[in-house]
Amino acid sequence: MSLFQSRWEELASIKAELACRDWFPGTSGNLSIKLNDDPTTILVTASGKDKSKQTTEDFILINDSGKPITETNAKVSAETGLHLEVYKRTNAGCCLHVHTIDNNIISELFGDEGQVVLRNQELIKAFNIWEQGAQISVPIIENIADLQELAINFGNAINPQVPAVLIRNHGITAWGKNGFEAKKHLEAFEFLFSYHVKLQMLASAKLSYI
Ligand SMILES: CSCCC(=O)C(=O)COP(=O)(O)O
Ligand SMILES: [Zn+2]
Repeated sequence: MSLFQSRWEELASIKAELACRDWFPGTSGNLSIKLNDDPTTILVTASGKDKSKQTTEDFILINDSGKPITETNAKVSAETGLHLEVYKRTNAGCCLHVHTIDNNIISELFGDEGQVVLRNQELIKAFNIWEQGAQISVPIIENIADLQELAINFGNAINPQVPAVLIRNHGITAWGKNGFEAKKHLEAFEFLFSYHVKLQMLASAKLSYI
């Protein structure tokens, strides 16, 4: 099996698993995986497609400027620039962007602070942080319509020690050195967001009940 075929199947498998969680509402979300460095080649999801479906045109092979390397009628993800910033600034090999209700709520709850600090949770070990009292701070940037400006702001917010950036009322982009690690990180962030949202809801329900 060629590297192209193997990376295609790896990304298709991750996409199918994330789709099972209904993490691609309304054609939202985009995924990418790196094939080579020097020159950089990346598979990225085609724009505007229903990512819960599996087709032979789901991904496009691009260079490090985001331009297709092979003939295609499909358009590259509108948010390819975010993925390119991750590959430029980190050692990521795979990058996953999803819009979930939990990540959108967290981004709004903490958006004014510009970050959300996650602590006191065993799952923080998914980021290879094992010390007592471990915590991880996820940057949050404002969502803007100009995607080139969004990519610049996104790139400037990247902390190589933290494999994600939240875009307020939009979604999360998480990454890892390979598909396995990127998916592990994304799942851990979404678990921590969901935990926090539910805890806040229960705490305020309890208060109003007393
Ligand atoms: C309806 S979602 C709006 C675009 C977006 O935020 C997204 O994640 C999907 O864009 P793409 O071009 O990758 O389909
Ligand atoms: Zn998006």
